[in-house]
Amino acid sequence: MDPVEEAKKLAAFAAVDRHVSKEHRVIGIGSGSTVPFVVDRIREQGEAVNRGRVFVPTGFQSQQLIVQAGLTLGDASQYPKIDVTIDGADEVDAQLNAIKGGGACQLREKVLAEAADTWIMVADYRKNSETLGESWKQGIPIEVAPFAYVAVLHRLAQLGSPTTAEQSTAVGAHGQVLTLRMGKAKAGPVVSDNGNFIIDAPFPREMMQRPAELLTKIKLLTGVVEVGLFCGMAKAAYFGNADGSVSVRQTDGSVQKVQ
Ligand SMILES: O=C[C@H](O)[C@H](O)[C@H](O)COP(=O)(O)O
Repeated sequence: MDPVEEAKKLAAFAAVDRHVSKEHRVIGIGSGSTVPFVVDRIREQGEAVNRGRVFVPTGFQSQQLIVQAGLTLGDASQYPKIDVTIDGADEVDAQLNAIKGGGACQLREKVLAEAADTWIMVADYRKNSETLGESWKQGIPIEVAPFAYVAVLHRLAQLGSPTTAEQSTAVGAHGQVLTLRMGKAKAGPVVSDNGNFIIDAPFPREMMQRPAELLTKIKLLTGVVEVGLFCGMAKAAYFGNADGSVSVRQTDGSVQKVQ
């Protein structure tokens, strides 16, 4: 197996083994490339354990994973309280703040993170940073109501006062280029599972060092539906390493190596 894939698998398996117990009945399944390994490990807990469980997805991808694994699908509207949610991340900082939404799932992901008694992130070593924005350069994914996207681009640029603003991009005072995320095998913008657009907005390092403050400012912009900054939510983050170990980062900043 490719070393990065192996690292994702190690992180996912370690997180499931430590946080998904037999007693858990309602389980949130996140999005991204590490999450299939989460579902594999949960499936390995056996049919008898999984028969009595319901799995709530954060989007189309995880819904498919749940169905394909033969697990019981639930909806966030039926299960406002979740025992544990395990999710991927685009980047995690030393305080367990995270950038999420590289796959445009941040709205449902945040709903499931807030609903969960325990919210855990899993990723490979490339996502483990000191400060957000160190490795994830494309910016903070921001879900916006389609009719408001140009206004939001302007407002985001103004969070550092703009020099120019066009229809699908804007340049902020710090020179950062904010863009409307475009489809790859589709003409036009990416449309989220909720029918909204995504803006990717990079911010300078000094602002990324205070992610909770930045989150509040962005969230208050009219037209913003959800921001791909998850601050102070995770109980732990599991990172698979290239050497076959797993680093577990806790809320107090401590890091433990397992395996
Ligand atoms: O919107 C997508 C989610 O936030 C994912 O958890 C995140 O983008 C990580 O995805 P991947 O593991 O594919 O890099």
